[in-house]
Amino acid sequence: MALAISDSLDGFGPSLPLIFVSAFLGLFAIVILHWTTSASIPVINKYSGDFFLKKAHAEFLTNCRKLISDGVAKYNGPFRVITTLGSRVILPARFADWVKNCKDLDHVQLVADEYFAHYPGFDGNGVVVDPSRMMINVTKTKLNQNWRKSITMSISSPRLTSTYEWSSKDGNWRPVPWGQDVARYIGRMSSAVFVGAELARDAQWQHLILTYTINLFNGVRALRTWPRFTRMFIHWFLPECRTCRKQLALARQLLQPVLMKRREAINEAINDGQPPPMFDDTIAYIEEIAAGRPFDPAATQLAFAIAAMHTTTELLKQTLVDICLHPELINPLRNEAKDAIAQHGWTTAGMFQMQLMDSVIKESQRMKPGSLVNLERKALKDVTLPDGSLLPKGTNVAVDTANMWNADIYKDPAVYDGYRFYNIRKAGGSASNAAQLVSVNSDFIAFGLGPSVCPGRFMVANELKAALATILMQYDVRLPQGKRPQIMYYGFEMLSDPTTVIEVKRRTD
Ligand code: HEM
Repeated sequence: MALAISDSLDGFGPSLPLIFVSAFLGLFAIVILHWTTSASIPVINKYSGDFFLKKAHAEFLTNCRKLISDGVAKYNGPFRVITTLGSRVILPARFADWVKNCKDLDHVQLVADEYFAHYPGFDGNGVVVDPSRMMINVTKTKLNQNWRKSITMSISSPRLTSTYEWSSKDGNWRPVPWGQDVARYIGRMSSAVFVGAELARDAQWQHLILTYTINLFNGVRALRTWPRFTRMFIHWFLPECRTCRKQLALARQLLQPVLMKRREAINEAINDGQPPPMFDDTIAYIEEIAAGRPFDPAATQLAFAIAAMHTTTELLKQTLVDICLHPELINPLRNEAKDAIAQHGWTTAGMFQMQLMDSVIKESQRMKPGSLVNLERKALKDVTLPDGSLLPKGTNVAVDTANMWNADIYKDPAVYDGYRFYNIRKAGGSASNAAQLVSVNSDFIAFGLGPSVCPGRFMVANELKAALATILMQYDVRLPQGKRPQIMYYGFEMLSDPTTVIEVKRRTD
């Protein structure tokens, strides 16, 4: 296990000279950013007189979809967007396959450098980029093989999900704050798979894993405003970075008793000559995959939180909203789920049989992927793009996701069609496999592409089908009269409406 990170500097507050030095260096950073973004690749959100990038940032945060479509139309090649996390070169969607195969564009290096994976408190990112790839291997192998037991447990034990909070046996519709509730739903369901039932029920653990990603991004943003050479000491003082360190310490504190209890149970069984108890969650899986190599269980759990919580929450949130917006889907989905469970139970075969559900989730993801750009990569050396333009070493790039709304690829792309991928699958032929939720290709890059493609997507498919099947079999669902949740844009992010309320009524059949 890695050494505990010292938080001993956390008591120091910033002094007056430090504030002056900070202000000067901050200004210096802005000027440098302004210079560096003036390099040969054109910038789409550069405005005369905008020395402090105020307008550039405001446009990025509030108007990014248009910035990207303007950039693609204007340059038909790479262009830069100034973001609140530095500048990013956007590549047109047609380069997706090329990026996938380019060994000099690297995802891990981008996460390591740009998301400060090696800074104390940012250890969750450190685990994702660790060359041992232990967490990635656990996701690829153990999680995808053993999802069933853990998810079944979370479904059959209603205290782990939030559905018990919805239960109203009086036969009336009641409003549920879905925009907020869904994070707790996924938090509990995923935690059952990650850390087991005991911690999954712990309110402090839930709060920790649902807030760490936000705090980590706040930390990254705060640190980015400082020049590179100051970051290695300034991070000790920034409140946002301190919060991340405190959360890592809390994760260790909460995990420790669980680890001790397991160790004792194993030792007891061995002493009694009994087979040691087996645990079906990532705490146990990572130990098995590590096979004696050192690892940090708390940081590993934070890595799962970063990769899994916000992403899965967003997809489930939007899919149920889309189902409510298209109520004609509800009965077919419910019947499909009932048949699948009746025939196969909560098994891989049962989940596979939910092909309309698969299609509906994929359609929701097509229309609202998590991000306007994907395939974030760093150039490990100077790279020449297929159109001849040069990406200098160290450039951070991302690919426009616009193929997912491209009329040449998807008929009537602005129309939600829950049967879109179902029909392609049923038609058979070469397109059939690509129509599955877990399939990725250059026309559908919401889970990435190439060596860093999301290894958690198989778990996502099963988890979301299990969650939606449970909800639809237990409840009637609808949106309140006249309400239509709106997709929100925040920088590159596409977010499902956090204020969404749905109405639910307990079914009696
Ligand atoms: C809807 C939910 C999810 C979405 C949309 C999503 C999306 C992504 C994307 C876009 C990437 C980067 C791929 C690339 O750049 O080529 C990624 C990587 C990753 N995801 Fe997911 N993800 C989701 C859920 C999960 C879950 C549940 C887990 C784990 C249990 C997970 C684990 C990972 C890991 C470990 C990586 C890094 C892979 C590598 O660097 O090799 N993800 N994900």
